Amino acid sequence: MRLNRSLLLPALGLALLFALPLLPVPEFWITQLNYIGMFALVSLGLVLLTGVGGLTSFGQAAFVGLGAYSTALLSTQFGLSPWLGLLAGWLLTGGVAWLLALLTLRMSGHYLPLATIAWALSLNFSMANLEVLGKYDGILGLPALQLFGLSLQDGRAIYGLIWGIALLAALAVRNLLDSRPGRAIRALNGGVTMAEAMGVSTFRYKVIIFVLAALLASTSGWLFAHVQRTVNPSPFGLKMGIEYLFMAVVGGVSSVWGAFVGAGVFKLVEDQLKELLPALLGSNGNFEIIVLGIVLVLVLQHAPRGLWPYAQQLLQRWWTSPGRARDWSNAEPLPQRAKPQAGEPLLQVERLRKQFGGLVAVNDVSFGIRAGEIIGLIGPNGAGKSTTFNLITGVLPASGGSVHFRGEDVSGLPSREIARRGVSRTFQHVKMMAEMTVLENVALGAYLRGHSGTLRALLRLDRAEEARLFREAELQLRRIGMAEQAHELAGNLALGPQRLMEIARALCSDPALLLLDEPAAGLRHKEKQALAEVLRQLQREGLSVLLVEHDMEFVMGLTDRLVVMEFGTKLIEGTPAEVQASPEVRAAYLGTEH
Ligand SMILES: Nc1ncnc2c1ncn2[C@@H]1O[C@H](COP(=O)(O)OP(=O)(O)OP(=O)(O)O)[C@@H](O)[C@H]1O
Repeated sequence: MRLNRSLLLPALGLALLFALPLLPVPEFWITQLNYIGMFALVSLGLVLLTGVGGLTSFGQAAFVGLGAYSTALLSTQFGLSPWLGLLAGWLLTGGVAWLLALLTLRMSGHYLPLATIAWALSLNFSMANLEVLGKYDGILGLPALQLFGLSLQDGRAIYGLIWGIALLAALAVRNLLDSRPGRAIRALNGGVTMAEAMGVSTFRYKVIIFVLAALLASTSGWLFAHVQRTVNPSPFGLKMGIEYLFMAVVGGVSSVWGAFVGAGVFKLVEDQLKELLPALLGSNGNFEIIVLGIVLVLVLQHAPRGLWPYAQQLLQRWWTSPGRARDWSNAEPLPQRAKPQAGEPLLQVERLRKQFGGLVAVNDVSFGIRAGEIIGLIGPNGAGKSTTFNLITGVLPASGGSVHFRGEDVSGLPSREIARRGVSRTFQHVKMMAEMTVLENVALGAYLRGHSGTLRALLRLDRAEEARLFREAELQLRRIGMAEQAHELAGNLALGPQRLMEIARALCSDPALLLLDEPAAGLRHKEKQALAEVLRQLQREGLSVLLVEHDMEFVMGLTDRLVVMEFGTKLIEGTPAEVQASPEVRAAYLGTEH
């Protein structure tokens, strides 16, 4: 059997990690590693929640406390098995997190972190004041964990369980991030508009990652309680909540292994400082907090993405990731939606209106699209074209009027529901996940054509469907002439190719109507010609296109009909020749351009 050389080093590291308690390693280091494993579990939740999902929480220590107190109460007062305590901790923490998520995750900006501080304080306050939880003294005399008849009563004995759980959790989070729901979660960070337009319920995923992060914290609390064999409120306060965030940020808040690096650095530096600083300064006090603060500032200055990504960058000289294996060539094609018959009414916009305060950005605009048409929406800057796009796709609520798609009134529907019905779009300002490959970005477009949920992704049971989604993504990239760039990071592309990537992503959803907002902006002449040819080919295949574009040569040569807007109002509608001949349009728009 050929040994995969890239796996050799991690396999050796893993073997050493699990062999440590059997070697003559001092007890102190085993204890340190136990804490690092438990801290890393919490920090891992923050990677998912804060680093990937963009939601900042100062309240994770309170969830650690819920896990710890659940098992402490059940195992001491009721004599139940700590394993039932783990389940009870998950139920309680999951339930509390779910409720808190419903209450707070619709908040944006600074409100969410502030809300996490509020619940951290109140949960901790409850722990410290409930009689049944022993108030500030806590609960003493927890039993040791039992596993396969073994009593895990000291640091060496419980070490394997802590690290087994921490590494399995890391693997599960990695699996999740590399999946259909994972792409949806990774899309949260760039704002919700794009993800929603791809059919993702962003609120649902925010709740999911919030609950998952809380469950990881609860598991850490369960381990912590049975390592300490006693619980009291102090390790679950706001200070610790901030320190968990510190670990995630220092290690690399968007990388799974960063959670371990951050937990390691924090624990080791903090312990050394606790010894060193009082000796140096000649008095006792929590001086380590000041130094840790300085460490954080220095790391953020020199390695803003954290230590693990920084180390990866340095190591790139010797070792580069082989990239995603192309394992989808034999995958089944995805099913396609029934396309409308050519000439069938597809989109009907009726007296559509949008007011921003006193400004009427779209003023009772009406037009229709038939299946198989390419329609251009043109007009000078500020005419209301992008706003019209946003109203049709449900990104903005209309102030009046209606939009019918394939005979159904879709006015007022959220954009993900409109996407589900077969409308896909690109954005005037490209919206993408810069840290992900072009292929992964495009695969997000096929979100609605897959079904695998979070649990299947965590357990890696979604591979067959993933292969189908990636096959589709590659197909659409090839169609748009970008197959060569599939494995590049999207953020490294020039603006033109980024726009093309957005078109491939929109095509991945198998739309009946494609809305393109300035698709030719930033493209070179040859690229524009190639794009026009791709759009004509799509039209021949039965797709309809509505595009906003400033490049008149591109628009005139491509579209069947044009709708011209000025100051929010529809000026005229007609064939490119009619529009070019119109004196009104010349006066309002083309006259200044040509
Ligand atoms: N969210 C908003 N709040 C307030 N005013 C807005 C908002 N979005 C757009 N507007 C205003 O509505 C008008 C129409 O803007 P819109 O972006 O739709 O025009 P456009 O035709 O797409 O222009 P461009 O070609 O420059 O992109 C502009 O006056 C703009 O300033």
